[in-house]
Amino acid sequence: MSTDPSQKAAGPVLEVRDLEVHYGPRRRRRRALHGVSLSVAPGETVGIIGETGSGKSTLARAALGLVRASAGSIVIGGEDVSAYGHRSWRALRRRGVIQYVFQDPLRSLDPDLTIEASLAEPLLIQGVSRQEAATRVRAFLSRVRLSDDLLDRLPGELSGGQRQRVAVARALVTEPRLVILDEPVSALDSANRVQILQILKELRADGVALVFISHDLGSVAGVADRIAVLYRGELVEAGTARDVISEPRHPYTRLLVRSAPTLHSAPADRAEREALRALLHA
Ligand SMILES: Nc1ncnc2c1ncn2[C@@H]1O[C@H](COP(=O)(O)OP(=O)(O)OP(=O)(O)O)[C@@H](O)[C@H]1O
Repeated sequence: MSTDPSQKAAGPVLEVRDLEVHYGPRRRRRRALHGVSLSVAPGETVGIIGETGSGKSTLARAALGLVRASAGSIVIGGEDVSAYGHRSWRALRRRGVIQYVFQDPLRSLDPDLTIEASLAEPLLIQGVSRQEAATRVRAFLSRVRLSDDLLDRLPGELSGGQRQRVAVARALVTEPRLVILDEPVSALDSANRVQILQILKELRADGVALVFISHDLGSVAGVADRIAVLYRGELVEAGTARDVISEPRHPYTRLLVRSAPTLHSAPADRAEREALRALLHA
């Protein structure tokens, strides 16, 4: 049986079961995630929304092997990676099966590598020839609407929006099965935000699965097939994007929907928002 998760096509590309994550030393141990279960099908875009501190980044980091689960399981491409050590996770990430985009593109890009080297690196690691890598890099650059002129620049010489587009191109250039995007548009101005969201929609057509994490329901709503809502470390609601937005069940989801002006033609009713807030903090 193959032990390479990239070789297993059938079934969910990501399956998280009863995930628990704690931070801190034993006496001051704090629970960041509790009983989180989530499944992402090939080619599906799942939005994870929640307020600050709800555990969104922790879930992303756990799925990338950057924090250790205290309980539960993580299965990527049919392979249980929960017991993977540091090296196996690193190898999995380097093989490009799972990729990531963080809020700050400087975290995803090496500041000392030119844009061309940064984009080619994951391909060269996979054994792609230099010539083929150069062709693919240029093709992806145009898909994220950047010009070849940027190829010999360093990340520090680009605008924030250009950097984030490079980070998106780098995550997708190896044609991974799963990309985790943690607040990919939160640091951008509205014009860049709209462009990146449009680019993500277009890239979905390639069949890659996306986990799109955001505190902003408005950003996720137009891209996600399904939406899961994290509240205080627990998944309190999950469903199709349409159902979660049109018929939110949990009070916190209702508050999010009411507070997202882009989802409504009229401003949400302030009294109702206040009532929901009071209910959540009771
Ligand atoms: N390295 C860490 N050490 C200790 N506690 C942490 C660490 N990282 C996160 N936490 C705590 O875990 C909880 C969840 O944090 P997390 O960063 O996952 O939330 P988030 O929903 O991504 O928030 P934000 O939107 O502000 O990034 C918070 O209470 C946070 O203080």
